[in-house]
Amino acid sequence: MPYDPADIMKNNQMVFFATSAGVTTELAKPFIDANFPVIDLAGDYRLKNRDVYHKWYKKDAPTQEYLNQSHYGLTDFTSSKGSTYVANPGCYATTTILALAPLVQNHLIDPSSIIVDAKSGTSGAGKKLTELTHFSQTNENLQLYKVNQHQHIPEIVQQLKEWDEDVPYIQFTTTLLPLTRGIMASCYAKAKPGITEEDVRKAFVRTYSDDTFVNATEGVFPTLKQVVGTNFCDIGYQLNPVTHQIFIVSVIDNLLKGAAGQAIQNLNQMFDLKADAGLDLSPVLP
Ligand SMILES: NC(=O)C1=CN([C@@H]2O[C@H](COP(=O)(O)OP(=O)(O)OC[C@H]3O[C@@H](n4cnc5c(N)ncnc54)[C@H](OP(=O)(O)O)[C@@H]3O)[C@@H](O)[C@H]2O)C=CC1
Ligand SMILES: CC(=O)N[C@@H](CCC(=O)OP(=O)(O)O)C(=O)O
Repeated sequence: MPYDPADIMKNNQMVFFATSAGVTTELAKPFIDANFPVIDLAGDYRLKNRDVYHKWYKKDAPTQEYLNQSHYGLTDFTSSKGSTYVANPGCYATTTILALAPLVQNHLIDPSSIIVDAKSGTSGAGKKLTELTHFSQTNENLQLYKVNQHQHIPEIVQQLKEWDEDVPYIQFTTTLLPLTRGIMASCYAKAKPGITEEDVRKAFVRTYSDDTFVNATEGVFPTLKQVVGTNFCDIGYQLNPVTHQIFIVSVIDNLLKGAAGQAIQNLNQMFDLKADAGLDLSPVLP
């Protein structure tokens, strides 16, 4: 069947795009022009600054007029109700932002001290075979990639700056795990002088106690398997009284909370459905 946006809009209530980066910069236009509900899993409409998109994605961004109409659908902090074009957050960005949000929002850390060591399974790289994801290269191996060049760095900084303008940048590295699914982000940040364990605990409890999909626990560090196959983000955190560093680790399934699951959350918000409709999933353990 030929691709026809008018026909798609006539016969459906909304559209998901899960296309490679750069595709919706063009393909989304008729839907945006018609104010038709779209949830876009790609990065094209996540960054509000066109130059920043060009720098990190090496592609031309959508025009500012179109970018201004997109809503960054970070479901734990915003609602897509009333939006028509939703830019679904990136997988590493979701994992990292959820780990750091309580600390940044409550100004508990030195904003220039953030270091993130994130790791992903190979399904994050999509279905095309590459040298990096070739079985004999990935199996029983650990490989750093896109060091200081990952396209989710500006997405994370853009969101953290919304909460604290003083966050200048982050140190962010990505490692490929010899696994199919899952992201673990190990995050480190220096606590501001005088910040106590109680301050950190209160911030996480306040932020996530009513959240359907985020579980944050002090001193208990999650494993990947406990979230793979689900839409949950599990977080463990601890203030080290010796170094005064706060360590936060967060885990998600990159294809669910990091992509399709969060997209369904955005759909549920858009259409006023139950928060966990279609997302009642359990991990397979052990
Ligand atoms: N995998 C992950 O963990 C995450 C992925 N995302 C984003 O979600 C999207 C999908 O990811 P993923 O499934 O891994 O990517 P894949 O590379 O596996 O799939 C991309 C799909 O887009 C299709 N496509 C590419 N160009 C066009 C075009 N011009 N017109 C129509 N279809 C097109 C491809 O079709 P064909 O089969 O014909 O090549 C393919 O089916 C991407 O934007 C990705 O960045 C976001 C968060 C996490
Ligand atoms: C293992 C692997 O390659 N993961 C991908 C994940 C990002 C992604 O899927 O793309 P978006 O930018 O649209 O979120 C990467 O690091 O680029």
